[in-house]
Amino acid sequence: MFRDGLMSGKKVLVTGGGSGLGRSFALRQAELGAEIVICGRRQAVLDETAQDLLRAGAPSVDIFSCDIRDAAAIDEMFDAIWAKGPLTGLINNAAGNFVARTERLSPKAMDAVLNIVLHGSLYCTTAAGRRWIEGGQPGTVLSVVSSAATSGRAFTVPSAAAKAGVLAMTKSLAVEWGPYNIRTVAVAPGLFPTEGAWGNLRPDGSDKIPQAMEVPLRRLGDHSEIANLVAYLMSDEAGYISGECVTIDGGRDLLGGGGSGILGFFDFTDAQWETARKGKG
Ligand SMILES: CCCCCCC/C=C/C(=O)SCCNC(=O)CCNC(=O)[C@H](O)C(C)(C)COP(=O)(O)OP(=O)(O)OC[C@H]1O[C@@H](n2cnc3c(N)ncnc32)[C@H](O)[C@@H]1OP(=O)(O)O
Ligand SMILES: NC(=O)C1=CN([C@@H]2O[C@H](COP(=O)(O)OP(=O)(O)OC[C@H]3O[C@@H](n4cnc5c(N)ncnc54)[C@H](OP(=O)(O)O)[C@@H]3O)[C@@H](O)[C@H]2O)C=CC1
Repeated sequence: MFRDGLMSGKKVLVTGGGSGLGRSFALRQAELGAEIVICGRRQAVLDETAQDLLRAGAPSVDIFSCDIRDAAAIDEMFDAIWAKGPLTGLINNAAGNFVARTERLSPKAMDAVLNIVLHGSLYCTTAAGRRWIEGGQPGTVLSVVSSAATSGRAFTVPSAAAKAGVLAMTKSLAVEWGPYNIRTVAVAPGLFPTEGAWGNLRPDGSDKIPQAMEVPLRRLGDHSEIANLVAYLMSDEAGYISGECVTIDGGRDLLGGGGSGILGFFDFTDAQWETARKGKG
């Protein structure tokens, strides 16, 4: 689909790049010649993915065990990255999310999601932007949001609120940092199977409608489809796109804000919510 070496000369940090969609984004850009940096909390996951990235063709791979809720840890990571050479791109991919009745969320539960998605993305984005501006270098920030950022989403309210904030950040910085040749873009995925999303958002008993039936194209997304979109947006071929969010969901959002996926929760019993909370769903 792309010319060989499309991403040669690029160096991209993917937060949460050790697993799930982030791993697929990193692998595709490695195949296209980018140097890759990934971070996450689980060292073993990062180690394993680093080997896959080298096998895929990345000229270099660096891994950082870093919790993006910790601004000081992020700054340390960015200093260490820059010591070897500046990034050209950042992908804000790491996220946390779970289904719960909003009125029952504790402050800690709200913060668990907001601190990863909203604060973590803002910390990483400013850590990169500050360094690009000081160094007079261009850069690209791509944030992974969801249709909840514009449509909202019942039973995952902290995530919807955080993603809306990240989308607002994307649009705001496209203007503020445009003169520095820094592009900010976003993608809004529909249903792409991953351990994290399926484990946290699809407890037993919640699927009233088979997942693929929630999508006008009648199938789930394939990781290669979104990885190619992300590679394009991170490449110079997308050099005039900024402040835009591309939805990639087989038309699902147009059915009504992803509403079908949450129908099962209206009838959830206390016992089912408890099972979901304990991660047994
Ligand atoms: C399949 C449909 C797709 C639709 C797409 C929708 C768009 C968004 C998608 C995604 O973001 S998918 C990615 C999902 N992946 C993850 O969530 C992986 C990372 N997640 C985590 O690390 C945890 O799940 C976490 C809870 C977000 C954070 O973990 P941490 O270890 O920091 O927190 P805990 O100490 O476990 O809990 C903190 C706090 O939160 C309460 N809590 C946790 N889970 C639940 C729950 N299911 N229901 C209610 N409350 C929950 C927990 O009890 C703690 O609060 P207190 O009890 O201490 O007050
Ligand atoms: N899959 C889907 O269908 C959809 C996904 N999305 C979005 O796509 C992105 C990827 O989702 P997906 O791959 O499914 O999610 P996963 O849960 O599978 O992966 C999340 C990744 O983020 C990392 N992560 C989580 N918390 C932190 C943290 N505090 N610090 C550093 N890294 C962290 C995890 O690693 P570790 O646990 O080791 O820290 C993991 O590698 C997210 O932004 C999500 O909101 C949006 C809509 C739909």
